[in-house]
Amino acid sequence: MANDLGRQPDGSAEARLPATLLLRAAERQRAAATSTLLGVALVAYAHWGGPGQAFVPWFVLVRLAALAWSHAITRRIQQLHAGGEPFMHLEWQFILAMGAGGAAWGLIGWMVPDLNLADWAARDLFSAIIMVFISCMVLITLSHHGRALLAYMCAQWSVACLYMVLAPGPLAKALLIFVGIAGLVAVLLLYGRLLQRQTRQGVLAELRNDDLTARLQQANRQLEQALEQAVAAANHDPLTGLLNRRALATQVDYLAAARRRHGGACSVLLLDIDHFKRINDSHGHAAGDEVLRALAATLACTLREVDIIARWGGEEFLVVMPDCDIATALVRAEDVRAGVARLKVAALPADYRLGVSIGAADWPLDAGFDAVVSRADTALYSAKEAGRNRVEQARP
Ligand SMILES: Nc1nc2c(ncn2[C@@H]2O[C@H](COP(=O)(O)OP(=O)(O)OP(=O)(O)O)[C@@H](O)[C@H]2O)c(=O)[nH]1
Repeated sequence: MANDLGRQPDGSAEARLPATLLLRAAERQRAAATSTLLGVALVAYAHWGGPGQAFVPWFVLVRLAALAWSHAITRRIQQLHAGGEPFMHLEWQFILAMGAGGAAWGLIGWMVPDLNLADWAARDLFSAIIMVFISCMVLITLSHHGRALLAYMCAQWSVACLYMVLAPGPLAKALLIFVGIAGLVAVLLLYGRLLQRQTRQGVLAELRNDDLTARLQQANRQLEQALEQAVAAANHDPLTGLLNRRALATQVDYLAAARRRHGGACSVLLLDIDHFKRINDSHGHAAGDEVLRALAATLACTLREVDIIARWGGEEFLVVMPDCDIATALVRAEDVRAGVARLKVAALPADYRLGVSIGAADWPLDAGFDAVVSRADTALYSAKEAGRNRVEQARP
């Protein structure tokens, strides 16, 4: 419920308050419709056969018409709210419908034609009590909307008193009743004002609370995003997007622990772009960067998802291949080498052929990671020595 109210167009709690109060008042009015029907039936039944019987059908008709009108407006308000559309233009119709409802209840007074209190029948007393009871109920159901409450009270008691003033009989007595009722209405309105002020403050606090919660949730989301970005930045090489050495070390630790438990083959590739310094020197640092990114992309699309690919240093890359024996690793390394040889880098001349030297080593279960990397490094050195752009297998 509270979150729905956030759909009001203007952001601040104060700006959303009038619409929220109208909506709450409309919701309560709709909920009270059943009791209205029951009240009308009881009053009509009580007066049927009494001196005001002729007026009963009019009372029922007018009261039901007012009920239908207020029902249509409250329903429309709720529909517009549910659709996220503004509904404040219906406020005056709501106030008038409430006034009409009050006036219709006031017609009870016209069914109590005998103003002689000594002769009051049980039904007259019942109706008088019903009218006071309804006023008290309306204090609660319309406590969100002061003007609608005022319209209701004034309409109900004015219509009820009108007959008494107009009725034949001593004016002084009618005025006495009128003053008595006016006093009662004044007390009810005073109490209603108090209730409305409290309700208003309560709803405003609720809206401010919603705002605060929404702001906190937003701040939380921003913090989460910032944390994700910070973690990503701490684990990845900003140029290529590959894992950095720190993140690689963490993943290798997990892998080593899993292999100690479940076993399985594993291989390591160490790659170094050939004559990279020359690319930088002849075509600029930006061209070198583009080559690094292109190599990273080639690695990512040639190797498997489970392979751990990291930027090891300047122009060196390291790949750890779980569940992969050295024979398969050599085939994959050759795929990478061939892929790099086919690469076209926009920053380099069209006929420029990139080369990459690769040292491949198996990782026995009883060997440490540093030792494997060292063997792959030696194999890489051999590949460079043997003329570059080739794959060399490390000695056991
Ligand atoms: N553009 C660019 N260059 C880098 C980056 N990191 C390191 N380098 C350069 O990479 C070059 C590495 O050169 P060398 O280690 O001499 O190796 P090489 O020229 O590739 O020669 P061989 O490995 O023997 O084929 C150096 O010039 C570094 O400045 C980077 O992030 N971007």
